[in-house]
This record gives sequence, structure tokens and C-alpha cells, in this order.
Amino acid sequence: MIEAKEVRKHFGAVQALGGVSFTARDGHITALLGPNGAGKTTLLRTLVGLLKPDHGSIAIDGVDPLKDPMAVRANIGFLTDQFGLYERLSTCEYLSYFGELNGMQGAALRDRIDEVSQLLSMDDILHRRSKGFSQGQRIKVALARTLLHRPRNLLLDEPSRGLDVMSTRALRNALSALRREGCCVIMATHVMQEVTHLCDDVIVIAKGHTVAQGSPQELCRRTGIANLEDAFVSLVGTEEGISA
Ligand SMILES: Nc1ncnc2c1ncn2[C@@H]1O[C@H](COP(=O)(O)OP(=O)(O)OP(=O)(O)O)[C@@H](O)[C@H]1O
Repeated sequence: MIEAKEVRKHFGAVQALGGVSFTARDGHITALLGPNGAGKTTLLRTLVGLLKPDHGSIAIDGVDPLKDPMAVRANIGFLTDQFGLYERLSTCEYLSYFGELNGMQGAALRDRIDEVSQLLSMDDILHRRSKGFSQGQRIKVALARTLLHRPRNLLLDEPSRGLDVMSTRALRNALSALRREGCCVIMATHVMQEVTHLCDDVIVIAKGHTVAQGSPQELCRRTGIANLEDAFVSLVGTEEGISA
């Protein structure tokens, strides 16, 4: 479970987060929705302990990432907008390296690499160096690294960007499987179809503030608007919520 209370973060004079509070439950996929610049990436980076909040508290399975960063990192997978691939390593070498950093080794690590490779349909790039990989191939490798150590909590920043239809489906299936296993998944996205089909809960943020949290159906009911995209625009209060 991931909890945030009144989290605030400034970059100089820019207020990125002005007061974000929510609870993301285990066994649920929670969408993080907000217009460009709303604070989604800043929130994810703060939750994982890469940024220190100016105010407020965060608990990942009850642990404050600033007080015990190693414990939190062992139980979290973070897919960021920076994939951080090593161009000279093949996908398999790269995943082995990160697996070992997370305490995995030997046959168990090899089996797990095969498993995530199948899950994300990436057998064709498993033994290629990442130099020259397409955007979709790069995000698959980064996603595989994120899932490799079976984290109980997953924070994903726009995970389906650049993925083709088959890979998007594979990602959806992978996330559904993680939900069944009881993982807590938070996913920043602009794709409303993804939210409607995949997410149990939605956190809407605008200008660094939580403006609503609830299931897609609850948000539609609360706004009196049947379509989630229109309900989102109404909650955010502008047309800028729509990016596609
Ligand atoms: N390192 C930084 N230095 C200065 N300002 C920053 C920094 N990181 C984020 N910001 C600002 O904080 C605000 C929130 O940015 P953030 O990247 O969190 O938004 P976002 O919701 O992820 O946007 P998008 O949908 O465009 O990816 C923006 O105004 C952004 O310019």
C-alpha cells in the first residue's frame, strides 16, 4: 500500500506539488491522471525517495522512503521517463546485472529473465545490444528491469508510450497478473482508454493538488458525466486535460 499525506515540493519558485494526499491499495491498479505539468512525475519520484518532499509524509507498505530507502527500493519497481539503458549491454546482460543488484542469481535469475521476456514479447531483442533500439524496444527493456525482482509496489510513468498494439496488450496482461498477485500499481497515463479498461482507481491531480480520487465509475457519478474523459476535464476545470 502506498500512502501520501499533504505532500508538497517546490523547485525554486516553481510549486510542483502543492498538497497531494491519497491511498493506493494492494491488488489495485491506480491511475494517476493530470494535465501536462500537473506534478505526476514529481510525485512518482518523491514516492520512490528520489526527491525529498518539502512537507508531508509518504509511506510505502508503512515505511518512509527517506528513513529506510533500501527497504523501500527492495519492494518497489519504478519505470521513469529516463530508461537508463546501457547501450553496450545486450538486454539479457542488462537484466542479469540489475537482477544481481537485487540479490537474484543463477538459474532463478535466468528463469525470471525468460519469464519477463515472454511476458513482454521481447525474445527477439533478448540477445541484442540496446544501441539503436526503437522507443518501444527501449521501454520494454526498462519495463522488464522494473518487473524483474517481483516488487510488491510498482510506479509506472506512462508505461505504454511507444508500445505497439500487441505490446500494449502484453503490458495490460502483465499488470492484471500483478494485480491478481496483490501488488500495488500506480500508473501515470494520458490514455483514457487504458484507465477505463485497466484501472480500479483514479487519482486526479491538477496544479500539484489532488482534486479527486475514486473508481472511474465513481468519478463519472460524482461529476454527473457518463464519459470518463469529459468527467476528467470537468474535475480539472480546463480543456488542457486532453492530450490525445
Ligand atoms: N527539476 C525541476 N526543476 C524545475 N522545475 C521542475 C523540475 N521538475 C519538474 N518541474 C516543474 O514542476 C511541475 C510539475 O512537473 P512534472 O514533470 O511533475 O509534471 P507532469 O504531470 O509529470 O507532466 P507531463 O504530463 O507533462 O509529463 C512543472 O511545472 C515542471 O516544469
